Order: sequence, then C-alpha cells, then structure tokens
Amino acid sequence: MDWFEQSLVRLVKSPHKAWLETLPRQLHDFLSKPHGDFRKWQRVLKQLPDINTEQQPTASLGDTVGIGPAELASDSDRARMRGLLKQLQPWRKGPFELFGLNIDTEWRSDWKWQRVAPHLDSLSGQQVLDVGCGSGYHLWRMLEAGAEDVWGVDPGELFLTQFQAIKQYMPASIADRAHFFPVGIEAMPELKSFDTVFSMGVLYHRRSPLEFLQQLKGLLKAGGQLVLETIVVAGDETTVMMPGERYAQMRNVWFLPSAKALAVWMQRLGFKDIKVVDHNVTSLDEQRSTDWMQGESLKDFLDADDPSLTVEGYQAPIRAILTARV
Ligand SMILES: Nc1ncnc2c1ncn2[C@@H]1O[C@H](C[S@+](CC[C@H]([NH3+])C(=O)[O-])CC(=O)[O-])[C@@H](O)[C@H]1O
Repeated sequence: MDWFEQSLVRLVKSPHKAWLETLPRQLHDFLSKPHGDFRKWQRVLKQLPDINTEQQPTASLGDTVGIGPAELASDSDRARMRGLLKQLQPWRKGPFELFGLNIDTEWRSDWKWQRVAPHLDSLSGQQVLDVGCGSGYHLWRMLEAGAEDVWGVDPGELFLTQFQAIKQYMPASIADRAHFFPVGIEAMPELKSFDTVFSMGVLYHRRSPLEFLQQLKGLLKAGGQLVLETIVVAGDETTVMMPGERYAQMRNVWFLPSAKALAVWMQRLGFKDIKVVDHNVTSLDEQRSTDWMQGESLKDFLDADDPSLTVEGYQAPIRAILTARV
C-alpha cells in the first residue's frame, strides 16, 4: 500500500473521507491481483536513479510538465532513466521532461488543456477530481492552476505506473497533493464533495453514458463544476451515433452524440448552466506516433484518401468540451 498510504492519510482529513468506506478494500484487492505486467513495471520504477543532490529539484507544471534542472542528473542517470522509462511504453498523455530527458508522448495533452483552461471556475484552493486521468498529465496542470488537492481515478495500471514515475521526482510540496487511485468511476461512492470534476475522453468508452453522467453529478458538491470532453458527431439535438464494431480502430466506443444532444442529456439529468465551450477537429499534430509511442496513431485510423473520415467511413474525431453546474 506504500504508494497509496500518503494519499489515504490525506483523504482522512479531506471532504471526501466517506470514500474510505470502500477504497481501502478496492486498493487491497488491486494489489493482491494486479495486471500481469504490473509487478514488472513496479520493478522498473524501483530501478530509476535516485537524483539525490544538495540542491532541491524544481518542478515546472506548464505545457511540458517537468522536474529539473538538467544539471542535477548526470548523462548516465539520463541514459538509465531513458532505458527504464521506455519499458513503460506506450506513453500516451504528456509531454513530460525529467532532468533534461524529454518524453514526447503520443498526445499533445497541453493543447487540450489550453482549450479547457479558459472555461474553468477558479481552481484556487479547490478539491478537484479527474475521472479517466490517464498518466495524470492534467492533474499536474490542475495543481498549476491552484488546486489544493487533485484526485485522479483510472483503472489503467500502466498509467498509474507512469504517474508514479513522475510523482517520485516531484518536490514533496507538490507530490503530496497529487493522488491517483486505480479504480473505475463505477466503483466510486456518491461523494458529493468535489468542487470541480473533469472527465475528458471517457464518455464514449462508457456503455451507459447517461448512467456515467449521473455518476459524475453525484461526485460534485452543490454549485460545483463539471468539465466534460468527448468525441461528438455533427448534428442537432436528435443526433446520436453508435458505431459498428470499431470507431477509428477502437473497439470500445459506444455512443457519439452531437454536442447539442449531449447538452439535452445533461439537462434531462438535472445539470444547470450547460455550455458547449469548444469544438475541435483532432489534428494529426495533436495525436501522433513518437519515439515514446511507436504503435499506430490517428494518421493510421483515418482514410488515407479522405482524412475527414475514419478508416471505417465514419466522421473523423471531433471533440467537444461542455461545462455545467449542479
Ligand atoms: N470506467 C472508467 N473509469 C475511469 N476511467 C476510465 C474508465 N474506463 C476507461 N477509463 C480511462 O479513460 C481514459 C481515456 S483516455 C483520456 C485521458 C485523459 N483524460 C485525456 O483527456 O487526455 C482517451 C483519450 O485518448 O481521449 C483511459 O486512461 C482509460 O483507462
């Protein structure tokens, strides 16, 4: 429980302490039956060099989330770090930089943050939840924006390991406020305790998107803000698309509503002040293969002759951001 202990202690003193009724058992189960490669990934983490110098490392929580300066690590530390972190591929969400070592991830997640940030309630001093947080890249950006504590949930064990790799180098004053639990939203109680709840890139993976929205609502305290980002299709209030077996090669895509239809769903579930604040066609520069994600990426999921279509003939991904209040 080492990795979770400090976060659980923090939970006791937080407005979310009711989570302690279910979470410790879930974490215990997770650690006793982890994903096949999880132990191997954890061994990789243990071998990362200890950058132990007189000078304290400094964090930068801007577009590239990083820890430095580069001079604190030797060339051989960097080479070792590179070899070990490469074993944690694919690196999807970032970018990150550790003591001069740049991790060029599949996604420019900083671009998503730039689209989201102008529409947020102030995060200063707030308790923030990110549902489906991936590597945790946006958690660090939420801390940069002033959040008191950031809580990420994501069932991806590899993403948890990537988060831990970054967190273990972060100065304690920042690291102690960033938390990641490997649970899905369906395993969370109705806490009604977060000031802001983010869920970006998850709704289309949920088989019951209305239930998912209801769960997000149950996590917010009265007056809190939901920030929702998802793939949408063109159309009006009545347009919802369910792809066949795959969408852009992904097997786990269920419902793609238009942004207007999504706003109707949210209104019917009792959200207030619903706004569609952004629409963006995902570009081949935002999601692409890199040295740190060598598999196929967006370019391979689009029709080579008409990039406005996926290989299956559907509309290529457009992502909308909606904000709402409870
Ligand atoms: N039931 C679930 N509960 C919680 N998380 C889940 C669940 N199912 C899948 N996930 C997680 O949701 C994330 C979706 S990626 C978005 C990452 C980040 N938010 C981003 O916006 O860049 C998709 C994208 O590429 O946009 C993955 O990390 C899953 O493990």
